[in-house]
Amino acid sequence: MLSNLLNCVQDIWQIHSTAVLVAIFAALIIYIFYYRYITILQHFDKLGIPGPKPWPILGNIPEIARLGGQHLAHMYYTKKYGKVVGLFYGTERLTLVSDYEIIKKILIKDFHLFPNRRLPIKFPFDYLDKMLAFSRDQEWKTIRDTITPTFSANKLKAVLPIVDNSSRKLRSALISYAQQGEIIDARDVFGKFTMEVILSVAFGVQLNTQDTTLTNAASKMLSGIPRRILFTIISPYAPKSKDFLQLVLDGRESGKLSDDDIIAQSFIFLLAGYETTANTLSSVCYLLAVNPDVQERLINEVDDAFSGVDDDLSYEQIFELKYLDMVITETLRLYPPIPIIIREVAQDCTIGDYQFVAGTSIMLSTYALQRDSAEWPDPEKFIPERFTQEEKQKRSSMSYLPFGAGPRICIAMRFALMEIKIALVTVLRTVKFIRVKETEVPLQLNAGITISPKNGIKIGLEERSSP
Ligand code: HEM
Repeated sequence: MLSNLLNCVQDIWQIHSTAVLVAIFAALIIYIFYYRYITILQHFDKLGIPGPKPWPILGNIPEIARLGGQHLAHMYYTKKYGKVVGLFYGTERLTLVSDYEIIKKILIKDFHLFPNRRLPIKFPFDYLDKMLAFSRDQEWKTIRDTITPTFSANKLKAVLPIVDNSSRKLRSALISYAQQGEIIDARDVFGKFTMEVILSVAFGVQLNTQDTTLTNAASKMLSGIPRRILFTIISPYAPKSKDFLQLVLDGRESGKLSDDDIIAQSFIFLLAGYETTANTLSSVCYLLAVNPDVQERLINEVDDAFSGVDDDLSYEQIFELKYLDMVITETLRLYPPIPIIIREVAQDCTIGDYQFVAGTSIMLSTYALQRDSAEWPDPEKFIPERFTQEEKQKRSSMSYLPFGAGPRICIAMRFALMEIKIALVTVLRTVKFIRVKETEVPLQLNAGITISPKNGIKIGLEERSSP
């Protein structure tokens, strides 16, 4: 019986061997496709987590694009499906969470279950995986512990004059634009400023803010400079100056960081330090231009602060300016430069009523959280008074996360705030931002990993008569 069967298979094989091979191959492909792209689509149904119906391979991407980008899609999905929503970005499974208790557990209390960000793409150079933002587990901890002292209050005070120097150049440029009656693209002007600051603070490289050629050259550094060249560029500067890079290089001497680690941190400082801060500064100026009463009050605070001071404000005096802080905080609520926070689930776990599966991601939509009308009445309105001490205490700290929270919070938060505050204080002593007919109201946004104005930010300038 068995030998008959074997004979039969042998006959078929001799006659139709190619056809059989093709059939087996096709069955395998269909099985892999089905397993990889179709069964995965039931992931959230199995966990009882609601969400929009995904397409194979594309997931919810077509609908997210149709809704106007992920920032708007997240608001829509949260409203429609609730505080825990299952989404597919292609084949990536992401749970969108906006429940404050669960968020607190993910970011802070149960950090050990969610210690990493999941990298959606593979970087072209392996050493870039070592960037603080994308490094993982113990490697991340070693780098973070080594770099953290770089951003202490004392180190920030030491680099304050560098930021101050660039702010003065920025002010001169703005005065000349005002005198010529030029409409500026704020994103462009502040982009040059923050590029200059990060290059001089992080690497000791001296540039001139408004020198487009040099700034473009520096921008090119961001787009894939080979590792040896970058290291050759930064090394000669670092040992001479007490800039951020020197502190990172100290980590190499103590054996904690390798050359690859150091190059990777140089990249992340540039990537994270340039666009986020430039976008925040241009958003503040836009909001001041379209809210002249707020601008007037802020200018009064700045003038008062300078009235009893001979030269510049100290680090402490800058951080004491309360209304300035409220204006920036409210700007970051409306326009958080990084609109999403991502964490990878390290092991299967249950938080509250929800199960999270290892290898999938959790996504917190800062943009949607910070425009939730249940927490923020009139969420589209720019109201700095939401951030008086008294008002802040009424809200959950998880409702406002422009810098993230917990052990992976933005490492440079105080540096970024210092830079933004110094630039604004310096500039507002001599110019005002004005809404002109080219100013887009409301502002259209592009939202990917960062949020930026779709069509730039066009505003006018007016020289102040008596600073
Ligand atoms: C207004 C300006 C900035 C904003 C709004 C911002 C926001 C953020 C956010 C939301 C995160 C993720 C936090 C989390 O996952 O919990 C982050 C991480 C990070 N930021 Fe910033 N950032 C700003 C400026 C900067 C600057 C100037 C630098 C560097 C000089 C920087 C370096 C980093 C790094 C290295 C990380 C990764 C930290 C880690 O994984 O341990 N950021 N930032």
